Amino acid sequence: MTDLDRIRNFSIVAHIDHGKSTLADRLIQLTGTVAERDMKDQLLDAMDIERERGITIKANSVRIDYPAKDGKTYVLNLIDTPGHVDFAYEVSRSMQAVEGSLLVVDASQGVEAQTLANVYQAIDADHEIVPVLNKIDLPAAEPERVKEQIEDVIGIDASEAVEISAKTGLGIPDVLEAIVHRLPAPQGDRDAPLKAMLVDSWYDPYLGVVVLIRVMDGVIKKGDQIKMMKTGATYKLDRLAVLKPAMVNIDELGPGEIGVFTASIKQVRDTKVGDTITHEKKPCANALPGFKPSIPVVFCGLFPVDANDFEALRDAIEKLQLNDASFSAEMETSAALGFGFRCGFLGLLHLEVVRDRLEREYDLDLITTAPSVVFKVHMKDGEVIELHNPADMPDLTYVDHIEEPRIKATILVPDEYLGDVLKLCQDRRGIQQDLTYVGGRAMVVYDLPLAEVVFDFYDRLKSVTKGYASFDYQITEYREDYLVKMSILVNDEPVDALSIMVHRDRAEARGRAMCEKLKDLIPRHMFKIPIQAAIGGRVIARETLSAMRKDVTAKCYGGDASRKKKLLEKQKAGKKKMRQFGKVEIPQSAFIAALKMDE
Ligand SMILES: Nc1nc2c(ncn2[C@@H]2O[C@H](COP(=O)(O)OP(=O)(O)OP(=O)(O)O)[C@@H](O)[C@H]2O)c(=O)[nH]1
Repeated sequence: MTDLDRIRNFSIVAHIDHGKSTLADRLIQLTGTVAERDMKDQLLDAMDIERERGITIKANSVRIDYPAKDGKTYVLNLIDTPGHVDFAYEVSRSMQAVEGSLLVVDASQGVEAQTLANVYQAIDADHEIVPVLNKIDLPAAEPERVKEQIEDVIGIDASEAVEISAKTGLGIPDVLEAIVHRLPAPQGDRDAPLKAMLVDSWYDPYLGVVVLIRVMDGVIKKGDQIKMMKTGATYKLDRLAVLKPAMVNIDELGPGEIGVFTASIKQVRDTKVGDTITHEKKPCANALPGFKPSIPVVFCGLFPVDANDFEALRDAIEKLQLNDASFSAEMETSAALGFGFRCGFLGLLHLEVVRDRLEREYDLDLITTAPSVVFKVHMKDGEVIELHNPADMPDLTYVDHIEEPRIKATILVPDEYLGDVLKLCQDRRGIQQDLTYVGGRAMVVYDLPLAEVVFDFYDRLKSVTKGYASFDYQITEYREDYLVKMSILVNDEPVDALSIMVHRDRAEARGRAMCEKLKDLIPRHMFKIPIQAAIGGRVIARETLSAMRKDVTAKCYGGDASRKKKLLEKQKAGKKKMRQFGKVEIPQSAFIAALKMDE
C-alpha cells in the first residue's frame, strides 16, 4: 500500500492526433516501467485496429514508479482516455477516477474542438490541469500563440505550460516533475468501509473479465467478498493486480490507488462502468455519484451477404460483445436481406470500428443498412414508440407526431472555410447559435438534427475544409419535426433496408438523389428496372435502368480463352457481393453509397 502523498493520479486530454499516446509511451519508457526491448510504439493502444486507425478506443491504465528529483519515489497512475466524441462517456468516467489532467495541445495546430470538449470534462471533474505544448520540434510550432489561445479560449493559466516533443523526448522529465509538484495527491480514508469506482472492464480470453478500479476509501484485498452496488451482484476476488502495463499481482490496494481484479465474472455486461464496489459484509453507506449507463444512439442493420453466414455472424457478435458492453444487437429479419441483427452504437465511429472488426477478425462479408438515430414516435393513443429501424414505422393514421434527437455541434475552422461550413450546416437543417473568433479561427455552434449528422457529415466537413475543421457534439434534446418515412422500390418491390426517415421538405431531393445513385450502382439486367422513392403509397421520384444489351463475354469471341475465363471469374467474385431482390441483384456497396448526399 502506498501513502496518499506519494500517489498522483492523472489522465491526458487532447484532441485526436495531438500526441497523447506518444506522450504516454514516453512517460512509460523514461521511467523504465517497460524494459526497452518490450517497448512498442503506442503501447496503450492495445488493439490492432486502434493502431491502424491511430485512435484510442478503450480507456486503459498504467502504473509508473517515478523517483523524483526530491529524492522520493512516487506512484503515478495514468488513465488513458479515448479522444473521440463517440466515447465521451468513457472520458467522463475516467476523469472521475483521477485528480489531475495533462492538457496536451499540438503547438503547431492549437486548440481544437475536442481539446475543448475534453478539457471541459476535466474542469467539470475539478481537475488540476497542467498544459503541455507538444510537437515543439516542428518548424510550424508556435508555443507563445498557443499559450495565449489556451488562456483566451479555455481560461486557464498557461504561463507555465510545459513545452515538449513527445517524438524526440525533449521535455519529458519536466512533465514528470510537473505531475508530482503541480497535481494534487488523492484523498481518502483507509479506515472507512471500502468504496471503489468501477472505471472500466474488458474481456481477456485467459482471465475472463478484468475490472479496472479506483479505490476511494478503505482497503481491498485479494480473496475479499465484494458487492457491486448498482447491480447487487457479489463476487469473490481471485486476483488483484496493478498494470505496469503488464499485470503484476498485489495483495491489497488502499485509498487513492488504481488497479485491476478478476473474480470469475462471465461477461463485461455484468460490470457496469461507474458502479461502486464495496465489501459485501461491511458496505459503505452511499454509492458514488454520477453513474450513467452509455446508451446507443445510432442504429443500423448488419446482415451477412451470404445467408449461410448467419450463425457465424451471431457468434462473432457475441464474442465482440464480451468486450464491448456499449454495443447492442438484436436479431432482425428483413424482407429484403433475410436474417441479421439490428445493432446499436455510441456513434458513427463506433459503428465503423465494430463493423470493421466483424469483417476483418471474423472474415465476414456484411451488408450494413443506413445508420439511423432513435426517433420517438408519439401515437394518437398516447403511447410513445422508440423507433430504431425506419422499416418498423407504424401506419401514419395512428401517429400523432414524431420527435428526433438534436445536438449542439461545435466546429472550429480557419476563416477561409467558414462559408462552406455554414452552408453545410444550413443544408443539414442546422440552426446557428453562436459564431466567435478564437486565435484566428472561427468557432461556430450549431443546433443540428443528429439524423443529418450520423451519415456522412464528418466526411463532408473534412472535404469542404480540406481537413482543417474540428468537430465535437453532444445530444441536447428530442424535438418534434415534420418527419416521414421514405421507401425505395426497385422493380416495384420495396427494399426495406433502404428506407429512411427524412424531413418532409427534403424528401423529394433526397428521393431523387437516391434513385439516381441507385441507377448507377445497380448493374443492368436483361430487362428494364424502375427505381422509385415513395412516401406512403405516393411515388415522389423515379428513374429507369435500361435493359442490358450485351453479354460481358460477347466481345471475347474468337478465342482468348484465358481472358474470357478471367472475366467470368471476376463476374463471379462480384456476384458474391450481390443480393437478390425479387428478380434484381443489388450489390452490397449500394446500400451505403445510395445514401451519401453530394451537395
Ligand atoms: N513532430 C512530432 N510529431 C509527433 C509528436 N508527438 C506525436 N507526434 C506524431 O503525431 C501523430 C499523433 O500522435 P498520437 O500519439 O497517436 O496522437 P494521439 O493524441 O494519441 O491520437 P489518438 O490516440 O488518436 O487520440 C503521430 O504520427 C505521432 O508520431 C511530436 O512531439 N513531434
